[in-house]
Amino acid sequence: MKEIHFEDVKKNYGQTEVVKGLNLTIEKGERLILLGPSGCGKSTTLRLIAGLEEISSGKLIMDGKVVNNIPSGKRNVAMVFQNYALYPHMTVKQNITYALRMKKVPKKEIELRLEDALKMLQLNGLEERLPKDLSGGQRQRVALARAIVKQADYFLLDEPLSNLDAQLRVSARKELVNIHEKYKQTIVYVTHDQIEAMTVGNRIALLNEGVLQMLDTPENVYHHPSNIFTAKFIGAPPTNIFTMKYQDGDIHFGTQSFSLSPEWAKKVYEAASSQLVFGIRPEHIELSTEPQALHATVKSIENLGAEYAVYLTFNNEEMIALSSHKYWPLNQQVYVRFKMEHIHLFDKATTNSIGYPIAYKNKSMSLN
Ligand SMILES: Nc1ncnc2c1ncn2[C@@H]1O[C@H](COP(=O)(O)OP(=O)(O)OP(=O)(O)O)[C@@H](O)[C@H]1O
Repeated sequence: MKEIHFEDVKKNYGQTEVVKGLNLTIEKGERLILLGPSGCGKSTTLRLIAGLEEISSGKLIMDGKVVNNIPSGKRNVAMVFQNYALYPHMTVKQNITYALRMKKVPKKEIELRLEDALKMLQLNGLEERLPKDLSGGQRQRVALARAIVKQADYFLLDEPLSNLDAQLRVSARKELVNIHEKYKQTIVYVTHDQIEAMTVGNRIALLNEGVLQMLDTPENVYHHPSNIFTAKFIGAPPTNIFTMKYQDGDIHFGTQSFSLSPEWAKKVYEAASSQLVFGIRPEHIELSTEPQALHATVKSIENLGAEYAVYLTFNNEEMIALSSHKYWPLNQQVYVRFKMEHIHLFDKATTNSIGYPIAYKNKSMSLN
């Protein structure tokens, strides 16, 4: 159980800076998710921790020691990659215990760790099989077991479940969390899958173009996005973002407007020197045929299984709302109500949130 601390860490490949001054503390024993779009620098950040890439500037501190120049083999990390390579000529048992045998761990200790890992990952009975005789999911679990038996302080996972089908992913996620509850290593887990991030992470570090956008619990990242990027990246369908104007307690979208609650009006008044942007999640929009202050035109409807995504135009911008039914008249006007406690307002220039006057506050979320 050890802490990892990035202090203004930068990583360049030639002229390109892919990690841009990262300041991040990964607490001991937590499951920290590195999340973000393709190419944002997640894997590079993980590889810096593993010691597989050199840091260009800044400090990486692990367990209180600067490790910039410490080789990978001396960092006590275990890694699982997306393309985990099992040794094809070794059995499951040999694959799992290989590193321990190389390290001359006593035989009895190896047996104990093996037994534990086999049980935890439900690999009992497969010990003597070769990788070619396993399913993709079983191979993935062997790769996890191989990392687990090392009992390293840091467990680094790079898209470890991306080769699994949807069902196996769900059970593998649960297994992983269970394993962690037992061993409590510090886990750093790279994914671009937000469901995985939400279900596995104690906290999420959201990156974009090498810059940390938000670091917080899955709940706060979802409900209280720190900026427009976070609001749009997290959640599917994504948060609706609209241009707006604020005047005398009212929010105007073109010719349409609605009144703010006194708390919001005060907050917005304080921020009104800047231009603001309005954000609302699809599930926080109520559609109705009963007249309301705001209206939109239905463009199309998509069946998502449990509910329907209704695509609309609102003040010449696209809006997506979620609805329990599909009986909305195409190309016609419907009325719209925003659930006030769920609206987000952002400063247009900085793209940062202007805060959450109504919803709950959390100490790790500062009001920008
Ligand atoms: N060895 C390298 N040499 C040059 N550029 C690299 C190297 N490794 C990564 N990059 C670049 O650095 C950027 C970040 O890559 P990285 O693999 O960290 O992104 P990622 O967020 O993990 O993406 P993905 O989800 O697609 O794996 C990308 O633009 C990538 O092309």
